[in-house]
Amino acid sequence: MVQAKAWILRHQFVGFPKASDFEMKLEELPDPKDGARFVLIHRAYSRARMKEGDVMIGRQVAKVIVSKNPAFSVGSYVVANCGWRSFVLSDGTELTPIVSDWPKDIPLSFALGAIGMPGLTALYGLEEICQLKAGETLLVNAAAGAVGSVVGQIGKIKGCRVVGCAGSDAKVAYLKELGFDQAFNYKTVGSLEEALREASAEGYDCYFENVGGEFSSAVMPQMKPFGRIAVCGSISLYNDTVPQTGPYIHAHMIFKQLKMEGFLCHRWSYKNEESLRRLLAWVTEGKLRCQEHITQGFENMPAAFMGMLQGDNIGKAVVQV
Ligand SMILES: NC(=O)C1=CN([C@@H]2O[C@H](COP(=O)(O)OP(=O)(O)OC[C@H]3O[C@@H](n4cnc5c(N)ncnc54)[C@H](OP(=O)(O)O)[C@@H]3O)[C@@H](O)[C@H]2O)C=CC1
Ligand SMILES: C/C=C/C(C)=O
Repeated sequence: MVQAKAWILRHQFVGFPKASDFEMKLEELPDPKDGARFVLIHRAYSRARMKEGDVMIGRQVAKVIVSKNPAFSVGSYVVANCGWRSFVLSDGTELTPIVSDWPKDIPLSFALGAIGMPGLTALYGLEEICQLKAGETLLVNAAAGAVGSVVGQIGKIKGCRVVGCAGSDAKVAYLKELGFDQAFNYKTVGSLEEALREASAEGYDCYFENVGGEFSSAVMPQMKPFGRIAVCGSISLYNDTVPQTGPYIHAHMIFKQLKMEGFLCHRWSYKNEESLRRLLAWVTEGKLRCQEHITQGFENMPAAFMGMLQGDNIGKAVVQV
C-alpha cells in the first residue's frame, strides 16, 4: 500500500479563493496487481480550478515508479493530467510520455510551461486564431505569465512588433529582457487607453486576450481594421461574484470588421507532438526563454494557486514536490 496526498476543493470559491476552500486528504493506493495496466507515479507540479468535492484539477510532471504497462517504463517521466495528488494509480489514459531525447540541460518542469500546455496555447492562439504575419503588431496581456511570455516571444520569432503589459515593474523589465518592443505596467499607468496608444500609435493587428473585462474594453477601439483577437482567457473575471458589464464592443467589431474567437488549446491536440517539438527546438536554440516561479512543497499548493491568481508569478507557476 502507498499513502498518497490529494487536495480537494472543499468549498466552491466565492470571490477570491481562500485557504479554507481547500482540504488535504490521504488516500491509500493498492499495489498494482500482476497483469493490470497500472502506473504508479509521483512528483507533482500543478495549478487549476473546478467543482466541490473533487480533487483539484492540474497537471504534473511525474516519474513512473511502478508499472505493469509496457507503454510506460519504470524510471521514465510523463506529463500526468491527474490533479493535485502526490501519487496516483493510472491506467495510462491521462499520461503523455516525455520524449526520451528530452535534453538533459532543460528542466523537465518546462513540460508544464513553455514546452507544455501553456506553450501550445500560445502557439495555437497565434497561428490558428490570429494567423499572425511578419510585420504585424501584436498585443498580449498577462504578458509575463506562462502563456503570455511565450506569446510575446513567438511574436518576435515571427518577425512582429510586440507590446506586452503586466502588473509590476519587475515584470515589465522581464518583458524587455525577453525582447518585447514595448511593455508597460497596467497598474501604474494613468490611462490604459493612452498607454496602449503610446505603445503603438497606429493600433494593433492582433490581440492575444488573457485578461478580459476593462482591459479588453480599452483595447477594442485601438484594433486596426480586420484585426484578429484570440480570446484565450479572462482572468480579471474569474473571481467575480457579480458579473461585470460593458462598455460593449459591437460597434468596433462591426466597423473595423474584427474577428474574435475563443479557443481551448486541446482543439488542436492532434498537432501536439509536432508543436511540442517546435517549442522544444526554440528553447534549445535560445529563441524561447522560460522562467518559473517555484513554490516548494505539496502542502503549499493552495497558497501557490492563490499567489498565481494575484500575480505573484513571473513565468510559469509550479509547485515542486
Ligand atoms: N484557452 C486555453 O486553452 C487556455 C487559457 N488559459 C488562460 O490564459 C491566461 C493566462 O494563464 P497562465 O499563463 O496559466 O497564467 P499566468 O502565469 O499568466 O498567471 C496569471 C496572471 O494573470 C494576471 N492577472 C491576475 N489577475 C488579473 C487581473 N485582474 N487583471 C489583469 N491581470 C491579472 C497576473 O499577472 P499580472 O501581474 O500581470 O497582473 C498573473 O500573474 C488565463 O486567463 C488562463 O485562464 C491558460 C491555458 C489554456
Ligand atoms: C485549458 C485552460 C483553460 C483556461 C480558460 O484556463
